[in-house]
Amino acid sequence: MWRRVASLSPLVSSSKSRLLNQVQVAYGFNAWQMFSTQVLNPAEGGVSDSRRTPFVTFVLGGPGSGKGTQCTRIVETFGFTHLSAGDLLRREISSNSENGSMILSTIKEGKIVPSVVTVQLIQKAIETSDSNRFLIDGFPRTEENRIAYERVIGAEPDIVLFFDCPEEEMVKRVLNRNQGRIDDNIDTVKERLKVFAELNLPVIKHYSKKGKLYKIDGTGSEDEIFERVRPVFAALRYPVLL
Ligand SMILES: Nc1ncnc2c1ncn2[C@@H]1O[C@H](COP(=O)(O)OP(=O)(O)OP(=O)(O)O)[C@@H](O)[C@H]1O
Ligand SMILES: O=c1ccn([C@@H]2O[C@H](COP(=O)(O)O)[C@@H](O)[C@H]2O)c(=O)[nH]1
Ligand SMILES: [Mg+2]
Repeated sequence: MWRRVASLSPLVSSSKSRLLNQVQVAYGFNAWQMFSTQVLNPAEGGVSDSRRTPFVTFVLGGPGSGKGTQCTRIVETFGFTHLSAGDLLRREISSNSENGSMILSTIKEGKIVPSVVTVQLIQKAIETSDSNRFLIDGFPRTEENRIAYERVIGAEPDIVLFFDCPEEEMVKRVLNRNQGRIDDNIDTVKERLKVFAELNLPVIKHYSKKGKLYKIDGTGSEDEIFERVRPVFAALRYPVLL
């Protein structure tokens, strides 16, 4: 965990790194909590207040429910950074990484890639970004994903969006998507719907119980759906980048 903290900010000098390492070991602070302490003093070259704990939104919904489409709109209007877990995994396939072939076959089958792989990709994307507000699209897919993320990142998401869409509509959208995705075929979509119902709905229920869930009607035009999303973000208070 410490090595990841060190990679969070190149501004942290090696002596500070050692100090932070000792704090981490002594008190078991997680990466983001560290930024909320006075250990990193902006006046001394540490990170500024604006880079404290990032504001994280999980964006969930079945295949073709419109997660990616609405994330693009949220980015345009509210300046979030969009991290699609599926895109991060597809990038691993294209870059011929060591996990590439395992990820490819998992996606082809509509199954879920092991948490250790996905959480690491998300963590790296957060840590190497200058942003402090993220939309994490299509993750966590399972309770195991959720627990792994919360343990590694050391924080829960601030809010969770759930695009609720009838299966029939989702299938129609996926089969019309035409972006050359290997999982956009009827057999894989059926499996993805099954996996969504069995493994992803429990995650959605979990955040609903915690009062973090915003359930959005995912039917209608893209504009109509965005008008349901807009008030969620318009009412939020989140850190503003300097
Ligand atoms: N409201 C809408 N009405 C009709 N088509 C839509 C709507 N929103 C998105 N689409 C289209 O449906 C397809 C799926 O949308 P999108 O990629 O945003 O879904 P997704 O939830 O990210 O799916 P996946 O989980 O498979 O990545 C795309 O081709 C998109 O252009
Ligand atoms: O956290 C994740 C996210 C995605 N996957 C796999 O990728 C495909 C496609 O994901 P999209 O979000 O629809 O782009 C998904 O069906 C899974 O096979 C994953 O394993 N874990
Ligand atoms: Mg998507």
